[in-house]
Amino acid sequence: MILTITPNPAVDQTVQIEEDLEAGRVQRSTGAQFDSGGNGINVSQFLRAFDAETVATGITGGFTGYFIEQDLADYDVPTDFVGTDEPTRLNTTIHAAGNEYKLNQSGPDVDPSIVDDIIATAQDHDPDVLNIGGSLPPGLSSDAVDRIASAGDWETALDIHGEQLVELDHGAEYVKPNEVELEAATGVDIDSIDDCAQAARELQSMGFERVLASMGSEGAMLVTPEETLYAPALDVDAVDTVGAGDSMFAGALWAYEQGRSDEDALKTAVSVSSQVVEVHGPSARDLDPEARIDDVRLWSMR
Ligand SMILES: O=P(O)(O)OC[C@@]1(O)O[C@H](CO)[C@@H](O)[C@@H]1O
Repeated sequence: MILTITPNPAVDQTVQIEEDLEAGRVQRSTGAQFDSGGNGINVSQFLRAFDAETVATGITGGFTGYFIEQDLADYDVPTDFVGTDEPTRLNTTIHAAGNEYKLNQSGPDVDPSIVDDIIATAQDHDPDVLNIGGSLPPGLSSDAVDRIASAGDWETALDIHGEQLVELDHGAEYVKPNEVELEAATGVDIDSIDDCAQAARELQSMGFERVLASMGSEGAMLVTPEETLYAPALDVDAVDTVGAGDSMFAGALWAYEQGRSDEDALKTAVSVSSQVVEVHGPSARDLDPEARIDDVRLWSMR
């Protein structure tokens, strides 16, 4: 079972307007939706869409926290959140005249002692793989991630910010940086697929067994203990990229937990994300992890 921990969940608000954003006047939307979000929560939602076993935990509070719990129940995602007094944050994505704007709140202040409750929750569920995803709310530091990762006999899969990845004492079996996070973690400027491979290998040498780098419209790369694999993105009509990286990680972890090969894990990751970018918001109910697996091409890089 894969347990996800989202220290700083969000209600994701997605708004569409037909014209570009302008300061100083009221503009009206042509479409809007709310989804439960935050990286770990998204991973759990995708895993449930694949029919895999998962539990979503993390820190929630207030009306927005209540929305997340109700919404996940609707998606049949088992949850076991630790409560806090302040409301969970609201993150906004605006699609305006072909541009995507994203505003993420920092999140509520939390007391570092809440980490004890998160650890107790994780230990209760005793997962095979423990995934920690997303930003940390004010009050928590990378020390919280180290404490949680080392509190049980599980494999750890991390999708946290690059600056925090390099501060960790505890390594991990899997990490999923995007290119910005890879640059922040390694200091390598990424302008090409080769740069990405160099940065991902540098990150791996800091104590991570497998590095899955999401590269947006360029696809994804997986550095394993044996090799570096690259898969270009599939050619689809992308309407919204929110949650695309999380769906990649969900696909890779789904394959990894079943003991499938690294090639399969990367193909599944790309297959799933190509389906998720075709819909608005981070949620997708009808997902087949293997639907497009035969369309994904793989290269082994030196
Ligand atoms: O502010 P963070 O924690 O870095 O990112 C949070 C977030 O942007 O990431 C998810 C998509 O990956 C969204 O569901 C959510 O709003």
